[in-house]
Amino acid sequence: MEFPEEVTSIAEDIKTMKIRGAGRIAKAAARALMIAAERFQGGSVDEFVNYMRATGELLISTRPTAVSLPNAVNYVLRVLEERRYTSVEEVRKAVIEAARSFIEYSEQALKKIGEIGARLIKTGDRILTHCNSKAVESILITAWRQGKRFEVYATETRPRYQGHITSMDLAMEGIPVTLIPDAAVLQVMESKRITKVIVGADTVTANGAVINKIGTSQIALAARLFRIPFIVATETYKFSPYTVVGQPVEIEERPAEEVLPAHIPGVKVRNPAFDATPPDYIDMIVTERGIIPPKSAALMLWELFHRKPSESRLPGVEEDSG
Ligand SMILES: O=P(O)(O)OC[C@H]1O[C@H](OP(=O)(O)O)[C@H](O)[C@@H]1O
Repeated sequence: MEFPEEVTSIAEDIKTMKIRGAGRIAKAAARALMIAAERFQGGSVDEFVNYMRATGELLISTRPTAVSLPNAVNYVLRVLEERRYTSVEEVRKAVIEAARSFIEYSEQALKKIGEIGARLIKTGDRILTHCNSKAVESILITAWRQGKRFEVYATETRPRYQGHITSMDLAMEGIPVTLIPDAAVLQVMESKRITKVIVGADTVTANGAVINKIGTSQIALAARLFRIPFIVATETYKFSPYTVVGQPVEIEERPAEEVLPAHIPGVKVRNPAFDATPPDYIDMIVTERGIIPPKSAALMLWELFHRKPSESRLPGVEEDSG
């Protein structure tokens, strides 16, 4: 099947991580579906439906770990099943509206997480974060704009160095930020007396485990050692309905060149992009619907998806409550 160039280029940008971060990936997918719907020419309602489903599959195939991607696609394409459409124009409009509503929801959720999470931040905090999470940034920037004064330690986050993005974004806000090598986490936690760790999430499982950038679970272990609160910030569309029925989360294995640009004969490389932090190491999860303990993840999933046992419900969108 042929897709519009803008759509294939969004898919490629997600794959190559030009577009990255679980939340932004989800929004980009919704945007791609909107563009695909707008560009579809001629044909029947059935052809449109098949073409939209194929576009969804193309987008979902780009990266396997962040559930925000299939959750976004399923939410937008759910409208295809809702009723029988009599014209392409009618179904096109429904898809475009659903994509728009996802993007809007996502932006509002980030704002809300900022407001809720900022209540946890105190003047004098020394906060450690890993990778680059817009949900975490939203909390830190909101707290800073409220006048709270704290400093942040950001890990480099090898091999893709997303810690540089975090450092730049925070520095631009005037927040004191120090970039540290990933391997310095334990040393910095102890010597700088870190008061909180806040990280994002790519997927939250039904048992409350958090899948996030590789290295997160080591940081959680270190935080446990020093009794430092370990906080996760995430939109509810990163809760995985698939894990309710025991489906494991696939951990993306990225190209070896990211770790070792020039091949060394006889040297093998592993490059898993994510790891799982067990619920026991997580103190709380800050979502746009409030703060929950990780053990309540299954309840949250029930709340978000129970109205229809299909996996196509988007967490949290109020318009679906009827
Ligand atoms: O959605 P937000 O909070 O921005 O980011 C959530 C997570 O997504 C990122 O994955 P990657 O960099 O795309 O591999 C990181 O693991 C980050 O913690």
